[in-house]
Amino acid sequence: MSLLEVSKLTRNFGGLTAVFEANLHLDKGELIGLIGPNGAGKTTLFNLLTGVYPPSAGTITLDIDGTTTSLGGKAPHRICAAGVGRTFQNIRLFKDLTVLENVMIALQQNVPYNLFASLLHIPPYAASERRIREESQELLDLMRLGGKAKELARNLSYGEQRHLEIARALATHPSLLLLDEPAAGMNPAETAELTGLIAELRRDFGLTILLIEHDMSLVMKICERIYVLDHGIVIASGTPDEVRNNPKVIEAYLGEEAPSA
Ligand SMILES: Nc1ncnc2c1ncn2[C@@H]1O[C@H](COP(=O)(O)OP(=O)(O)OP(=O)(O)O)[C@@H](O)[C@H]1O
Repeated sequence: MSLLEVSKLTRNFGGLTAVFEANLHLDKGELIGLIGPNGAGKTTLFNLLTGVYPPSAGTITLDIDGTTTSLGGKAPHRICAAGVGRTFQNIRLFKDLTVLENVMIALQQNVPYNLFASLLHIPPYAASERRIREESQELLDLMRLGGKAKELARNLSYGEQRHLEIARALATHPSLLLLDEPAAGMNPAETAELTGLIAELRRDFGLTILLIEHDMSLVMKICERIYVLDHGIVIASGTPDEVRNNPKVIEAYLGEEAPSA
């Protein structure tokens, strides 16, 4: 069975169908792109996968090493605990906390928390806080933010804030990582660095990654397969070459940036 199996997934908002009978699957370790013109339903699909909205119809099944979970309609924290981490199109950080604290908070959500132990600073709490601090620093090092741990998140550049978002998502120990426009607002050099980093994360953590991205150079370079959404419908899927030469995809993108990079 695939790590993620989405079948006939549909979401209506009043009279508008944002996603209609979408089928997709991700095998363990794959790096898959989700593209489509503005308003195609990409973020809605992520929101369905992560419990922000319940599906109107269809199923979402996660299989991690033989443990199968039906995700459709579950609360976001339960989906996160099941192994799905994500970043957001609009960066969501605690801007007035430090970079390190931002990651520590995400990590803390995974650690059994004992209020009395924490207030009294008794050893088990101190040890767990030390572990959290160390792992947070490691995640920052990985995301090339090691030297910025003590900065306030608001003082990071836009590109650095996107790296911090990924560090926070990794702190939830996901098996499946959903990245919503990770390169948005980045310059070409930053995008190239991020492209390498995403490939590295997948390799080093054995992660399965689904990414939404408008930057075709990134998508075409690192994704093994790509799904194309248009008006809520999966109109094509395949390798980057198959997708970029698909007439339906070319037509969907007429008037937009063509997926040619
Ligand atoms: N909460 C909501 N209520 C009503 N309509 C919504 C809601 N969320 C999304 N939509 C609509 O669903 C459609 C798909 O939107 P969505 O944001 O998923 O597209 P997208 O492919 O992510 O677009 P973009 O590339 O511009 O971010 C749009 O018509 C949008 O207006």
